[in-house]
Amino acid sequence: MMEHPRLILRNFLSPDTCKELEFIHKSSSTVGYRPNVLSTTLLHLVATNSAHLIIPFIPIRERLREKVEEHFGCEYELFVEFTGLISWCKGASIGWHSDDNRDYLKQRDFAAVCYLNSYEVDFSGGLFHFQSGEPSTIVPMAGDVIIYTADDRNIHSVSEIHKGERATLTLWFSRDASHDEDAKLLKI
Ligand SMILES: O=C(O)CCC(=O)C(=O)O
Ligand SMILES: [Fe+2]
Repeated sequence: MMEHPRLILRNFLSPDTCKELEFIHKSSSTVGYRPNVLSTTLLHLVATNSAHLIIPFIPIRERLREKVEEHFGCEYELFVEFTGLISWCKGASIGWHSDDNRDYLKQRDFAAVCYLNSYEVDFSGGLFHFQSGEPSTIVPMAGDVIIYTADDRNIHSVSEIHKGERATLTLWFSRDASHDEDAKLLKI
């Protein structure tokens, strides 16, 4: 556990919540940061006059923050750095990486990836793998969440999507108050 600090929570989101978030994504997504990837960020929703659509995210962000702080023993220390719905279409994949592997991502301390739909039901391919430690493979299932440190103790990859669209709610948390997403949302 200390070597590869991570936490898997089953059924963290209800089926209705997953559907609601997928619906928001379908209505508001924009071309994402990688080929075959679409995203809907909270910043984008607020900046495009859809601020009412951020309401369902608020309690989920707080529940996740509490889980991360409790599990990793950093109560009241974390800020949400990024919140977004992300979907991957046929052809998308990502090789081995840690989530803080760029200079502009160094503030990221923890990642939480909530699966909104399910492997072999809504898409094929798209398995999540940790390079070392257990569990080594995560089969995405709607409602489940994986939480892990953003550093090189949790190098991971996602195999190519072959069919359908794979949807997640992805958050990163930071100890650095200057990267607080809430402050950015209030400035728009
Ligand atoms: O969607 C996933 O399962 C993980 C995606 C990922 O590794 C990332 O966005 O950095
Ligand atoms: Fe990642």
